[in-house]
Amino acid sequence: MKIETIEGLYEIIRERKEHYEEGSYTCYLFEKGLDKILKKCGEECTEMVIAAKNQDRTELSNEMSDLIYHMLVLMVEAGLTLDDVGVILEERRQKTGNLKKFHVVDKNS
Ligand SMILES: N=c1c2ncn([C@@H]3O[C@H](COP(=O)(O)OP(=O)(O)OP(=O)(O)O)[C@@H](O)[C@H]3O)c2ncn1[C@@H]1O[C@H](COP(=O)(O)O)[C@@H](O)[C@H]1O
Repeated sequence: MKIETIEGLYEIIRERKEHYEEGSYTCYLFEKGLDKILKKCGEECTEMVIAAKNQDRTELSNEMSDLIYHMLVLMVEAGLTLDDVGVILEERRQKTGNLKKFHVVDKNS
């Protein structure tokens, strides 16, 4: 996935938040509000999990795309920029060997 694809989609979504566009699904989500956006994020996440469980690569790619789109809508609704998340990912990229920080390793498992 190219970063420009994400940036371009985020930009379109941000524009939809500022300017109403007839027939726009994104505008429909913003009009419905936060609860609707969160519901869609939950739905798409669940559909992604089911697609992965069913080992359906095409469906998994589709559901991941749906989830990414709805996450970007949530980011715009919440006032987050791509950089807000990017900075955290970049900080984490500098750190390797994170296993012990987050998990107590059970030698029996
Ligand atoms: N990437 C997406 C995208 N991914 C998923 N979806 C929509 O998300 C919905 C998910 O399908 P569902 O069956 O779960 O939902 P639904 O029954 O259609 O609608 P709900 O009433 O459940 O919300 C579909 O209507 C898809 O069209 C998207 N809608 C828009 N975009 C992009 O957003 C940009 C702006 O689109 P508009 O706002 O429509 O102009 C465009 O460049 C599009 O590429």
